[in-house]
Amino acid sequence: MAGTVPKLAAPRPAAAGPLPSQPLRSAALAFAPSARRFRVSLAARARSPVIAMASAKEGNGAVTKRTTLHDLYEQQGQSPWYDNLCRPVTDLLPYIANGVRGVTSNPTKAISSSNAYDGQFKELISAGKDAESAYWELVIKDIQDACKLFEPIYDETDGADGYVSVEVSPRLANDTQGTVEAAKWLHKVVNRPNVYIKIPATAECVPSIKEVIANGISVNVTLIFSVARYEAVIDAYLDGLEASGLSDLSRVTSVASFFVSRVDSLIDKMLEKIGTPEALALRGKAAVAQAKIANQLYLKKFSGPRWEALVKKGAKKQRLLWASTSVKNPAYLDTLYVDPLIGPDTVSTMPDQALDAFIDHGTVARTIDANVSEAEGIYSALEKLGIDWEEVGKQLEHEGVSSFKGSFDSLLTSLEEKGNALKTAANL
Ligand SMILES: O=C(CO)[C@@H](O)[C@H](O)[C@H](O)[C@H](O)COP(=O)(O)O
Repeated sequence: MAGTVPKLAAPRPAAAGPLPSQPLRSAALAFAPSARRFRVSLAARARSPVIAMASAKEGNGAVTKRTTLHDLYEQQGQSPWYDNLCRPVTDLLPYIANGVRGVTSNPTKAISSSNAYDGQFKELISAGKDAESAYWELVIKDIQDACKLFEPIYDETDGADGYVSVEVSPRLANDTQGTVEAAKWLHKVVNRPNVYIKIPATAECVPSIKEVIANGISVNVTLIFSVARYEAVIDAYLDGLEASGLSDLSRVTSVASFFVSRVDSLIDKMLEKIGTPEALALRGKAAVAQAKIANQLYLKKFSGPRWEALVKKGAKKQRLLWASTSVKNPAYLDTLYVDPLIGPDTVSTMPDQALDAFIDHGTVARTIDANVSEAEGIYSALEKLGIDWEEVGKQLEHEGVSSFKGSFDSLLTSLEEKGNALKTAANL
């Protein structure tokens, strides 16, 4: 479907002064997720329209409201996912009713910003668990509960959609075999058909992806920042499918999570340092340009004799999943990382900010393969200015891994302290 093709990445000019106010929120948004989800207190959350809708049970437990998210999937074949999972997991029901078809989780963020885990944590500590085992039990419960909510979508689509992803310990991001073992363990304990085990696309974990896929486990490959690494990820998926020995490959699926906004955040800084008018004019354009080029690679790799041989055994394409879709620069359009990346067989995982903006004023039109030569022009113009895409990828990967590890470590430290305090209080 052609539709109106918006111009590639259209940041508001930096010199434009104060931001124009956002368009008035439509009636649909009254039912959309709250953008302040992590900050609101439980009492305030109970008053939010989206949570209220969850308790106004009808049929499957939520009032169905047609939104652009339904159009995104039905008209363009892109699956909108929600980039947030926290308790109570039933809060996902109105999101599902609004057209969300899967979820990516960041458990350290969820657990550290909510007291909804305290009760189960206390029980686990009283039962003699250490902080890390208790952490995994909290996570596994959320993932299993969410998998149940998305199971109807998984079944309806014959295993193509309706996934919930959960990451292996970020401490293993540079440990090939440790990641394989952790993925197998997590897959076994979650024990749901629609779980994605999230593995980072570090150089050390690319071989883990192959092995985990070969073991018949579905994977969300995360933290992809460059086209070169993305190609290695696709190869690992294809190698894994070929090595699996399964006669039916239809239930071993994968998504490749290509991070978007962080690319602009870093490259914009580099362009500002260069400071020429040509460099400044390219701000806010790198991430979408690279993502469009990644999609071209996807089209190339998932065609031809090698791929066709796998299709005969039921293999499904490893879909591109756009992650890090919320804008970080308030001068940019708030749908900058969603509108221009719409196309068939892709996933866009959105936190509340991006989801709210897209429901309110997103444009549902096929854009992923529009203006590809413009994207290629931007990509090489950046190279000519001295931007080394592989180096950018490496730096972002390093920062991404460190930040995930950092929040995991600090959560575990605080859970250990909490656990010790509980044990002391209970004389354990
Ligand atoms: O699971 C995934 C992607 O695989 C997502 O939850 C992913 O971690 C998130 O989109 C990003 O961490 C969010 O990135 P950012 O908005 O903080 O830059």
